[in-house]
Amino acid sequence: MIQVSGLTKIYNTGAHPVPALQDVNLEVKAGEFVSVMGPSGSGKSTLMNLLGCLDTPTSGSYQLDGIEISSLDDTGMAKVRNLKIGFVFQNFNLLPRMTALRNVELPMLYAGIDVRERVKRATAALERVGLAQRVHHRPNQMSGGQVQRVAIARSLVNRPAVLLADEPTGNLDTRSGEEIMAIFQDLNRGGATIVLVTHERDIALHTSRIIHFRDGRLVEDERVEKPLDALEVLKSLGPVDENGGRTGETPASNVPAGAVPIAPAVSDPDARKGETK
Ligand SMILES: Nc1ncnc2c1ncn2[C@@H]1O[C@H](COP(=O)(O)OP(=O)(O)OP(=O)(O)O)[C@@H](O)[C@H]1O
Repeated sequence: MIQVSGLTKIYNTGAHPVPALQDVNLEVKAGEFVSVMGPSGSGKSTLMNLLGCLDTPTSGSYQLDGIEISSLDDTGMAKVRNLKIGFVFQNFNLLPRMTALRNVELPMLYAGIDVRERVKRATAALERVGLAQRVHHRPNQMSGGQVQRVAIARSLVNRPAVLLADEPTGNLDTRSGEEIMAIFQDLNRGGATIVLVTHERDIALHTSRIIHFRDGRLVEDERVEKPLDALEVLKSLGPVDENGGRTGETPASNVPAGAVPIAPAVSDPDARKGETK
C-alpha cells in the first residue's frame, strides 16, 4: 500500500539546511496498523506530511496504492489526498459552525459527490463511530472524544486507501483515547490500513508494528506480538459514572445499541455481543 525508498526531506528555510528525514525506507502493507514514535524533532510530522501528500520530498520515491507520488504536480497530489487519504489530527480540525453531519460531508463535497449520497454516507459514517444521536450537533456541543469520532467519520467517507492519524489521542483523557483506539482497531479489523503517530507507548502498543525515528532516520521496526485490545482496556477502566464519566460526554446508556455498529463509546464491551456489522 505504502512504499517509500530513500525518502529525504531537507528544509532550507533558515540559515542552515535542516535534514528532517534522511534516506527512509519503509513498506506498509494493505491492512496493517502501524504506529510511528520518536522524540520531538525526529521527523514524524515530516514523514506524515509526505505520506499525506501535503509536502514533497527533497529526494526519494513514494508510492501509494501503486501511484508514484513524487512524479505528481500539485493538482495530482490534491486529488490523491482527497480520494486516497483520510486524515485525523490531534486538534480535530473540524469547522466549528458546522454540524457533525456537514463536517463529515465536506470531503465528499470536494470530490463532487451529490447531496443525497453525501448525506447517506456521512450518516452511515457517524453511525459507525457511535454518533447516530449527534449528527446535528456542532463541535462545541460535544466532548473531545466525540469530536474526534466525528473527525474519524470524516476521514472515512471517501473510502480512503490509508488513514493517517497524527497524535489522535493527544488531547484526550485515557478513556476517550481508548475509545478512539477501539474505533481504529475495529476499522483495521475491517481491512483499513492505518498509520498513527503517537508519543505514548501505551497507545502504540495497540498497533501491531511500531516504527521508531531518531534524528530523521528510521532506527527500529518493532513487531508487537500481542497488541493491546482497546475494548479490554476500557473494561479494565471500570464503568463510567452517571454523567458518562466526563463533562459533556454521552452516557453510554443513551446510545442505542443498534445505532453503534462498532460500539467504541460503549464502555462495556459485552454490550457489543450479538451485533452485526
Ligand atoms: N517547515 C519547516 N521548516 C524548517 N524546519 C522544519 C520545518 N518543519 C520541521 N522542521 C524541522 O525538521 C525536524 C523534524 O521536525 P518534525 O516536525 O518532523 O519532528 P517531529 O518528530 O514531528 O516532532 P514533534 O514530535 O515535536 O512534532 C526538526 O528539526 C524541525 O525543527
